[in-house]
Amino acid sequence: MKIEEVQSQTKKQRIATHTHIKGLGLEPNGKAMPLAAGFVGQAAAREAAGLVVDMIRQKKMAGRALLLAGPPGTGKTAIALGISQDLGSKVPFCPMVGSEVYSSEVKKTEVLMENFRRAIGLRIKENKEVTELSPEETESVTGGYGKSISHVAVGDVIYIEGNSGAVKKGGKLQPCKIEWAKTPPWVQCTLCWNIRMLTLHDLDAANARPQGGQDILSLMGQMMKPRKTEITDKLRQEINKVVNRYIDEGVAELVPGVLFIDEVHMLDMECFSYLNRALESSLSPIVIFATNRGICNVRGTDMTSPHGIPVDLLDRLVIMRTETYGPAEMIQILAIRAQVEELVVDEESLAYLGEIGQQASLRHAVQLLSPASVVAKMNGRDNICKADLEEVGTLYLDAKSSARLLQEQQDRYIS
Ligand SMILES: Nc1ncnc2c1ncn2[C@@H]1O[C@H](COP(=O)(O)OP(=O)(O)OP(=O)(O)O)[C@@H](O)[C@H]1O
Repeated sequence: MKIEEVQSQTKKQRIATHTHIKGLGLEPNGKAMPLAAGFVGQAAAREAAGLVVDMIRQKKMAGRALLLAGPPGTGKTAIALGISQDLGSKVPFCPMVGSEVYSSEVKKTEVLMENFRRAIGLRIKENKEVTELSPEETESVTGGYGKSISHVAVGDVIYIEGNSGAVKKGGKLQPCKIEWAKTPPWVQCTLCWNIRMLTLHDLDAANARPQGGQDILSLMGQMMKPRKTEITDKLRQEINKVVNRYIDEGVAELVPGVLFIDEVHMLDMECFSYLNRALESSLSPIVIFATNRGICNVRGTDMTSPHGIPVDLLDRLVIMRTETYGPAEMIQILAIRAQVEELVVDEESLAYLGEIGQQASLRHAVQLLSPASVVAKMNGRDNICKADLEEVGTLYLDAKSSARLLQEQQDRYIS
Protein backbone atom coordinates (compact mmCIF):
# COMPACT_ATOMS: atom_id res chain seq x y z
CA MET A 1 0.00 0.00 0.00
CA LYS A 2 1.47 3.36 -1.02
CA ILE A 3 0.61 5.82 1.74
CA GLU A 4 2.13 8.78 -0.19
CA GLU A 5 -0.50 8.39 -2.91
CA VAL A 6 -3.46 8.37 -0.56
CA GLN A 7 -5.39 11.63 -0.46
CA SER A 8 -7.67 12.44 2.45
CA GLN A 9 -11.32 13.01 1.48
CA THR A 10 -13.00 14.42 4.58
CA LYS A 11 -16.59 15.63 4.24
CA LYS A 12 -16.45 19.40 4.73
CA GLN A 13 -19.59 20.95 3.28
CA ARG A 14 -21.97 20.03 6.10
CA ILE A 15 -19.87 21.63 8.82
CA ALA A 16 -19.52 25.03 7.12
CA THR A 17 -22.28 26.53 9.30
CA HIS A 18 -20.40 25.47 12.41
CA THR A 19 -17.02 27.08 11.67
CA HIS A 20 -17.33 29.17 14.83
CA ILE A 21 -17.47 26.05 17.04
CA LYS A 22 -13.98 25.27 18.35
CA GLY A 23 -14.84 22.85 21.16
CA LEU A 24 -17.36 22.46 23.99
CA GLY A 25 -16.06 25.53 25.87
CA LEU A 26 -15.79 23.86 29.29
CA GLU A 27 -13.71 24.84 32.31
CA PRO A 28 -11.16 22.28 33.59
CA ASN A 29 -13.72 21.24 36.26
CA GLY A 30 -16.22 20.42 33.49
CA LYS A 31 -18.50 23.47 34.01
CA ALA A 32 -19.78 25.12 30.83
CA MET A 33 -18.53 28.70 30.37
CA PRO A 34 -21.36 31.06 29.31
CA LEU A 35 -19.54 31.90 26.07
CA ALA A 36 -16.45 29.96 25.07
CA ALA A 37 -15.04 28.15 22.02
CA GLY A 38 -17.87 29.71 19.98
CA PHE A 39 -20.49 28.04 22.20
CA VAL A 40 -23.27 29.96 23.94
CA GLY A 41 -25.62 28.52 26.59
CA GLN A 42 -26.93 24.93 26.32
CA ALA A 43 -24.92 24.40 29.51
CA ALA A 44 -26.42 21.08 30.69
CA ALA A 45 -25.95 19.36 27.32
CA ARG A 46 -22.38 20.71 26.97
CA GLU A 47 -21.46 19.53 30.46
CA ALA A 48 -22.98 16.11 29.75
CA ALA A 49 -21.01 16.03 26.48
CA GLY A 50 -17.84 16.89 28.43
CA LEU A 51 -18.40 13.83 30.65
CA VAL A 52 -18.80 11.73 27.52
CA VAL A 53 -15.43 13.03 26.27
CA ASP A 54 -13.88 11.87 29.57
CA MET A 55 -15.58 8.48 29.23
CA ILE A 56 -14.28 8.12 25.67
CA ARG A 57 -10.75 8.97 26.83
CA GLN A 58 -11.05 6.34 29.57
CA LYS A 59 -12.33 3.86 26.94
CA LYS A 60 -15.63 3.46 28.78
CA MET A 61 -17.88 4.10 25.76
CA ALA A 62 -17.06 0.85 23.94
CA GLY A 63 -20.17 -0.78 22.51
CA ARG A 64 -22.27 2.27 23.38
CA ALA A 65 -23.31 5.39 21.49
CA LEU A 66 -24.72 8.83 22.23
CA LEU A 67 -28.13 10.22 21.28
CA LEU A 68 -28.76 13.96 21.13
CA ALA A 69 -32.49 14.60 21.25
CA GLY A 70 -33.97 18.08 20.93
CA PRO A 71 -35.91 20.50 18.75
CA PRO A 72 -34.43 21.69 15.42
CA GLY A 73 -31.62 24.25 15.60
CA THR A 74 -30.73 23.61 19.24
CA GLY A 75 -27.08 22.85 18.53
CA LYS A 76 -27.06 19.04 18.27
CA THR A 77 -24.62 19.04 15.34
CA ALA A 78 -22.59 21.76 17.06
CA ILE A 79 -22.27 19.63 20.23
CA ALA A 80 -21.19 16.55 18.25
CA LEU A 81 -18.56 18.66 16.48
CA GLY A 82 -17.45 20.12 19.84
CA ILE A 83 -16.99 16.59 21.24
CA SER A 84 -14.74 15.61 18.33
CA GLN A 85 -12.72 18.83 18.72
CA ASP A 86 -12.28 18.28 22.47
CA LEU A 87 -11.05 14.76 21.76
CA GLY A 88 -8.18 16.20 19.71
CA SER A 89 -7.53 18.56 16.82
CA LYS A 90 -6.92 15.80 14.27
CA VAL A 91 -9.80 13.55 15.35
CA PRO A 92 -12.00 12.79 12.29
CA PHE A 93 -15.57 14.12 12.32
CA CYS A 94 -17.85 12.48 9.78
CA PRO A 95 -21.37 13.94 9.59
CA MET A 96 -24.14 12.17 7.69
CA VAL A 97 -27.93 12.28 7.52
CA GLY A 98 -29.99 9.11 8.07
CA SER A 99 -31.68 9.42 4.66
CA GLU A 100 -28.26 9.19 2.93
CA VAL A 101 -28.46 5.41 3.21
CA TYR A 102 -31.24 5.24 0.60
CA SER A 103 -29.61 4.92 -2.77
CA SER A 104 -30.60 2.86 -5.78
CA GLU A 105 -26.97 1.93 -6.44
CA VAL A 106 -25.45 1.18 -3.06
CA LYS A 107 -26.73 -1.02 -0.25
CA LYS A 108 -27.82 0.76 2.95
CA THR A 109 -25.31 -1.13 5.09
CA GLU A 110 -22.59 -0.31 2.56
CA VAL A 111 -23.27 3.43 3.01
CA LEU A 112 -23.14 3.00 6.79
CA MET A 113 -19.92 0.96 6.59
CA GLU A 114 -18.28 3.62 4.37
CA ASN A 115 -19.16 6.35 6.85
CA PHE A 116 -17.93 4.22 9.76
CA ARG A 117 -14.56 3.97 8.01
CA ARG A 118 -14.52 7.68 7.20
CA ALA A 119 -14.75 8.30 10.95
CA ILE A 120 -11.75 6.13 11.89
CA GLY A 121 -8.46 7.93 11.54
CA LEU A 122 -5.00 6.50 11.19
CA ARG A 123 -2.02 8.53 12.31
CA ILE A 124 0.91 7.29 10.28
CA LYS A 125 4.47 8.15 11.21
CA GLU A 126 6.76 8.04 8.23
CA ASN A 127 10.38 7.99 9.39
CA LYS A 128 12.99 9.28 6.99
CA GLU A 129 16.64 9.23 7.79
CA VAL A 130 18.81 11.52 5.68
CA THR A 131 22.58 11.39 5.94
CA GLU A 132 24.87 14.00 4.42
CA LEU A 133 25.58 13.26 0.78
CA SER A 134 28.63 14.27 -1.23
CA PRO A 135 27.26 14.87 -4.72
CA GLU A 136 29.24 13.52 -7.63
CA GLU A 137 29.24 15.38 -10.92
CA THR A 138 28.32 13.06 -13.80
CA GLU A 139 27.36 13.39 -17.44
CA SER A 140 23.63 13.94 -17.79
CA VAL A 141 22.07 10.55 -18.61
CA THR A 142 19.13 12.22 -20.36
CA GLY A 143 21.32 13.35 -23.25
CA GLY A 144 21.70 16.97 -22.23
CA TYR A 145 18.03 17.94 -22.15
CA GLY A 146 17.00 16.86 -18.63
CA LYS A 147 18.18 18.58 -15.45
CA SER A 148 20.85 16.75 -13.47
CA ILE A 149 21.50 17.41 -9.79
CA SER A 150 24.57 19.47 -9.07
CA HIS A 151 24.06 19.92 -5.32
CA VAL A 152 22.25 17.99 -2.62
CA ALA A 153 21.74 19.39 0.90
CA VAL A 154 20.66 17.65 4.10
CA GLY A 155 16.88 17.36 4.04
CA ASP A 156 16.58 17.25 0.25
CA VAL A 157 14.48 14.40 -1.06
CA ILE A 158 15.97 12.78 -4.13
CA TYR A 159 14.69 9.92 -6.22
CA ILE A 160 16.01 7.78 -9.06
CA GLU A 161 13.79 7.53 -12.11
CA GLY A 162 13.25 3.86 -12.95
CA ASN A 163 13.34 4.10 -16.74
CA SER A 164 16.19 6.60 -17.23
CA GLY A 165 18.21 6.20 -14.03
CA ALA A 166 18.21 10.02 -13.68
CA VAL A 167 18.49 11.36 -10.13
CA LYS A 168 15.97 14.12 -9.42
CA LYS A 169 15.06 16.36 -6.51
CA GLY A 170 11.60 15.75 -5.05
CA GLY A 171 11.18 18.53 -2.44
CA LYS A 172 12.48 19.05 1.06
CA LEU A 173 11.91 17.24 4.32
CA GLN A 174 11.29 19.26 7.44
CA PRO A 175 14.21 18.50 9.76
CA CYS A 176 12.85 17.68 13.19
CA LYS A 177 15.67 16.29 15.27
CA ILE A 178 19.45 16.12 14.92
CA GLU A 179 21.04 12.96 16.24
CA TRP A 180 24.59 11.68 16.33
CA ALA A 181 25.43 8.08 15.59
CA LYS A 182 26.64 6.29 18.72
CA THR A 183 29.59 4.43 17.14
CA PRO A 184 32.24 5.66 14.69
CA PRO A 185 32.43 6.59 11.87
CA TRP A 186 30.61 9.71 13.14
CA VAL A 187 28.03 10.80 10.64
CA GLN A 188 25.75 13.75 11.17
CA CYS A 189 22.33 12.41 10.54
CA THR A 190 19.02 14.22 10.38
CA LEU A 191 16.12 12.14 11.53
CA CYS A 192 12.89 13.36 9.99
CA TRP A 193 9.35 12.19 10.14
CA ASN A 194 6.11 13.12 8.55
CA ILE A 195 2.88 12.54 10.42
CA ARG A 196 0.07 11.77 7.98
CA MET A 197 -3.54 11.66 9.05
CA LEU A 198 -5.78 9.45 6.93
CA THR A 199 -9.03 7.63 7.44
CA LEU A 200 -9.64 3.95 6.76
CA HIS A 201 -11.99 5.04 3.95
CA ASP A 202 -9.17 7.06 2.33
CA LEU A 203 -7.10 3.86 2.22
CA ASP A 204 -10.06 1.82 0.88
CA ALA A 205 -10.80 4.35 -1.87
CA ALA A 206 -7.16 4.73 -2.90
CA ASN A 207 -6.74 0.98 -3.23
CA ALA A 208 -10.05 0.23 -4.94
CA ARG A 209 -9.97 -0.84 -8.56
CA PRO A 210 -12.50 0.16 -11.22
CA GLN A 211 -15.50 -2.17 -11.36
CA GLY A 212 -15.96 -4.87 -13.96
CA GLY A 213 -13.89 -7.51 -15.71
CA GLN A 214 -11.47 -7.37 -18.62
CA ASP A 215 -13.99 -7.98 -21.45
CA ILE A 216 -14.71 -5.19 -23.93
CA LEU A 217 -18.13 -4.30 -22.49
CA SER A 218 -16.79 -3.87 -18.96
CA LEU A 219 -13.89 -1.79 -20.23
CA MET A 220 -16.31 0.43 -22.16
CA GLY A 221 -18.41 0.72 -19.01
CA GLN A 222 -15.33 1.82 -17.08
CA MET A 223 -14.59 4.48 -19.67
CA MET A 224 -18.12 5.86 -19.41
CA LYS A 225 -17.90 5.95 -15.60
CA PRO A 226 -14.16 6.36 -15.08
CA ARG A 227 -14.27 7.25 -11.40
CA LYS A 228 -16.71 4.55 -10.36
CA THR A 229 -14.87 2.14 -8.12
CA GLU A 230 -15.99 -0.68 -5.93
CA ILE A 231 -14.76 -1.14 -2.42
CA THR A 232 -15.28 -4.80 -1.66
CA ASP A 233 -15.35 -6.53 1.73
CA LYS A 234 -12.24 -8.43 0.67
CA LEU A 235 -10.41 -5.16 0.00
CA ARG A 236 -11.46 -3.79 3.38
CA GLN A 237 -10.18 -6.94 5.08
CA GLU A 238 -6.86 -6.58 3.26
CA ILE A 239 -6.61 -2.94 4.32
CA ASN A 240 -7.43 -3.94 7.93
CA LYS A 241 -4.62 -6.51 7.84
CA VAL A 242 -2.08 -3.94 6.62
CA VAL A 243 -3.33 -1.40 9.15
CA ASN A 244 -3.07 -3.92 12.00
CA ARG A 245 0.48 -4.73 10.90
CA TYR A 246 1.38 -1.02 10.89
CA ILE A 247 -0.11 -0.69 14.38
CA ASP A 248 1.84 -3.72 15.67
CA GLU A 249 5.05 -2.30 14.17
CA GLY A 250 4.40 1.02 15.89
CA VAL A 251 4.30 2.87 12.55
CA ALA A 252 0.63 3.79 12.85
CA GLU A 253 -1.84 4.61 15.55
CA LEU A 254 -5.61 4.28 15.33
CA VAL A 255 -7.60 7.45 16.08
CA PRO A 256 -11.30 6.65 16.51
CA GLY A 257 -13.21 9.75 15.43
CA VAL A 258 -16.85 10.78 15.63
CA LEU A 259 -19.54 9.52 13.26
CA PHE A 260 -22.53 11.86 13.54
CA ILE A 261 -25.81 10.46 12.18
CA ASP A 262 -28.44 13.22 12.05
CA GLU A 263 -32.14 12.38 11.59
CA VAL A 264 -31.59 8.88 12.96
CA HIS A 265 -35.37 8.26 12.72
CA MET A 266 -34.87 7.98 8.94
CA LEU A 267 -33.02 4.66 9.38
CA ASP A 268 -34.89 1.35 9.13
CA MET A 269 -34.61 -2.03 10.91
CA GLU A 270 -31.87 -3.30 8.57
CA CYS A 271 -29.72 -0.26 9.40
CA PHE A 272 -30.43 -0.51 13.13
CA SER A 273 -29.44 -4.18 13.29
CA TYR A 274 -26.26 -3.35 11.34
CA LEU A 275 -25.50 -0.53 13.82
CA ASN A 276 -26.08 -2.84 16.79
CA ARG A 277 -23.41 -5.17 15.41
CA ALA A 278 -21.04 -2.46 14.22
CA LEU A 279 -20.95 -0.78 17.64
CA GLU A 280 -19.49 -4.01 19.06
CA SER A 281 -16.62 -4.05 16.56
CA SER A 282 -13.10 -3.28 17.74
CA LEU A 283 -12.75 -0.89 14.78
CA SER A 284 -15.65 1.37 15.75
CA PRO A 285 -15.70 5.18 15.92
CA ILE A 286 -17.68 7.11 18.52
CA VAL A 287 -21.22 7.13 17.12
CA ILE A 288 -23.46 10.11 17.92
CA PHE A 289 -27.08 10.01 16.78
CA ALA A 290 -29.36 13.03 16.66
CA THR A 291 -33.08 13.40 16.25
CA ASN A 292 -35.77 16.02 16.67
CA ARG A 293 -38.59 13.43 16.73
CA GLY A 294 -40.51 12.24 19.79
CA ILE A 295 -42.40 8.95 19.85
CA CYS A 296 -42.87 7.76 16.28
CA ASN A 297 -42.88 4.64 14.13
CA VAL A 298 -39.63 2.83 13.43
CA ARG A 299 -39.34 3.46 9.70
CA GLY A 300 -40.90 0.75 7.55
CA THR A 301 -42.74 -0.87 10.48
CA ASP A 302 -45.88 -0.12 12.49
CA MET A 303 -43.93 -0.41 15.74
CA THR A 304 -43.80 2.84 17.70
CA SER A 305 -40.74 3.67 19.74
CA PRO A 306 -39.12 6.76 21.37
CA HIS A 307 -37.35 8.77 18.61
CA GLY A 308 -38.20 5.99 16.11
CA ILE A 309 -35.27 3.91 17.44
CA PRO A 310 -35.85 0.22 18.35
CA VAL A 311 -35.61 -0.37 22.11
CA ASP A 312 -32.66 -2.77 21.91
CA LEU A 313 -30.53 -0.04 20.33
CA LEU A 314 -32.00 2.62 22.64
CA ASP A 315 -30.75 0.50 25.52
CA ARG A 316 -27.15 1.02 24.37
CA LEU A 317 -27.48 4.80 24.10
CA VAL A 318 -26.47 7.58 26.45
CA ILE A 319 -29.29 10.09 25.82
CA MET A 320 -28.80 13.86 26.14
CA ARG A 321 -31.40 16.57 25.59
CA THR A 322 -30.88 19.98 24.01
CA GLU A 323 -33.26 22.83 24.90
CA THR A 324 -34.56 25.74 22.82
CA TYR A 325 -32.69 29.03 23.29
CA GLY A 326 -33.98 32.16 24.98
CA PRO A 327 -33.82 35.54 23.12
CA ALA A 328 -30.51 36.64 24.71
CA GLU A 329 -28.72 33.39 23.75
CA MET A 330 -30.11 33.52 20.21
CA ILE A 331 -28.85 37.09 19.79
CA GLN A 332 -25.39 36.06 21.01
CA ILE A 333 -25.26 33.12 18.57
CA LEU A 334 -26.44 35.36 15.72
CA ALA A 335 -23.76 37.94 16.60
CA ILE A 336 -21.08 35.20 16.48
CA ARG A 337 -22.33 33.98 13.09
CA ALA A 338 -22.41 37.56 11.74
CA GLN A 339 -18.81 38.02 12.89
CA VAL A 340 -17.69 34.73 11.27
CA GLU A 341 -19.40 35.69 8.01
CA GLU A 342 -17.73 39.13 8.27
CA LEU A 343 -21.04 40.98 8.31
CA VAL A 344 -21.73 44.18 10.22
CA VAL A 345 -25.11 43.99 11.93
CA ASP A 346 -26.28 46.72 14.34
CA GLU A 347 -27.86 45.92 17.72
CA GLU A 348 -31.39 46.78 16.64
CA SER A 349 -31.14 44.36 13.71
CA LEU A 350 -29.67 41.62 15.90
CA ALA A 351 -32.57 42.04 18.36
CA TYR A 352 -35.02 41.86 15.45
CA LEU A 353 -33.31 38.70 14.12
CA GLY A 354 -33.50 37.26 17.64
CA GLU A 355 -37.28 37.78 17.58
CA ILE A 356 -37.49 36.03 14.20
CA GLY A 357 -35.44 33.17 15.67
CA GLN A 358 -37.85 32.87 18.60
CA GLN A 359 -40.91 32.79 16.36
CA ALA A 360 -39.43 30.53 13.66
CA SER A 361 -36.11 28.83 14.43
CA LEU A 362 -32.50 29.76 15.07
CA ARG A 363 -31.47 28.15 11.80
CA HIS A 364 -33.97 30.34 9.85
CA ALA A 365 -32.66 33.49 11.55
CA VAL A 366 -29.02 32.51 10.76
CA GLN A 367 -30.00 31.82 7.16
CA LEU A 368 -31.46 35.33 6.73
CA LEU A 369 -28.04 36.92 7.33
CA SER A 370 -26.59 36.18 3.88
CA PRO A 371 -29.53 37.41 1.75
CA ALA A 372 -29.81 40.49 4.02
CA SER A 373 -26.16 41.33 3.31
CA VAL A 374 -26.88 41.09 -0.45
CA VAL A 375 -29.85 43.47 -0.05
CA ALA A 376 -27.70 45.85 2.02
CA LYS A 377 -25.03 45.87 -0.71
CA MET A 378 -27.70 46.57 -3.36
CA ASN A 379 -28.78 49.54 -1.25
CA GLY A 380 -25.19 50.80 -1.22
CA ARG A 381 -24.40 49.83 2.39
CA ASP A 382 -21.87 47.49 4.01
CA ASN A 383 -23.83 47.12 7.24
CA ILE A 384 -27.09 45.19 7.59
CA CYS A 385 -29.96 47.21 9.06
CA LYS A 386 -33.46 46.23 10.22
CA ALA A 387 -35.06 47.28 6.89
CA ASP A 388 -32.89 44.73 5.00
CA LEU A 389 -34.04 41.99 7.35
CA GLU A 390 -37.67 43.05 6.99
CA GLU A 391 -37.29 42.94 3.21
CA VAL A 392 -35.78 39.43 3.12
CA GLY A 393 -38.27 38.34 5.80
CA THR A 394 -41.10 38.99 3.33
CA LEU A 395 -39.28 37.06 0.59
CA TYR A 396 -38.41 33.86 2.44
CA LEU A 397 -40.67 31.73 4.58
CA ASP A 398 -39.59 29.64 7.53
CA ALA A 399 -40.83 26.06 7.80
CA LYS A 400 -43.61 26.91 10.27
CA SER A 401 -45.07 29.79 8.20
CA SER A 402 -44.82 27.72 5.03
CA ALA A 403 -46.77 24.88 6.69
CA ARG A 404 -49.38 27.36 7.99
CA LEU A 405 -49.79 28.83 4.52
CA LEU A 406 -50.21 25.38 3.00
CA GLN A 407 -52.97 24.61 5.49
CA GLU A 408 -54.77 27.89 4.75
CA GLN A 409 -54.50 27.53 0.98
CA GLN A 410 -54.91 23.77 0.75
CA ASP A 411 -57.55 24.02 -2.00
CA ARG A 412 -55.06 25.80 -4.32
CA TYR A 413 -52.55 22.90 -4.29
CA ILE A 414 -52.80 19.46 -5.87
CA SER A 415 -53.26 16.90 -3.12
N1 LIG B 1 -25.14 26.94 21.71
C1 LIG B 1 -24.69 27.37 20.53
N2 LIG B 1 -23.66 28.22 20.46
C2 LIG B 1 -23.22 28.65 19.26
N3 LIG B 1 -23.76 28.31 18.09
C3 LIG B 1 -24.81 27.48 18.09
C4 LIG B 1 -25.32 26.95 19.31
N4 LIG B 1 -26.37 26.16 19.01
C5 LIG B 1 -26.51 26.17 17.69
N5 LIG B 1 -25.57 26.95 17.13
C6 LIG B 1 -25.44 27.24 15.70
O1 LIG B 1 -26.76 27.37 15.18
C7 LIG B 1 -26.93 26.69 13.93
C8 LIG B 1 -27.96 25.57 14.05
O2 LIG B 1 -27.53 24.60 14.99
P1 LIG B 1 -27.36 23.03 14.69
O3 LIG B 1 -27.30 22.77 13.22
O4 LIG B 1 -26.23 22.49 15.51
O5 LIG B 1 -28.74 22.52 15.25
P2 LIG B 1 -29.35 21.04 15.22
O6 LIG B 1 -29.94 20.83 16.58
O7 LIG B 1 -28.32 20.07 14.76
O8 LIG B 1 -30.51 21.20 14.18
P3 LIG B 1 -31.35 20.06 13.36
O9 LIG B 1 -32.19 19.28 14.33
O10 LIG B 1 -32.19 20.88 12.43
O11 LIG B 1 -30.31 19.22 12.65
C9 LIG B 1 -25.54 26.19 13.57
O12 LIG B 1 -24.88 27.19 12.81
C10 LIG B 1 -24.86 26.04 14.93
O13 LIG B 1 -23.45 26.11 14.83
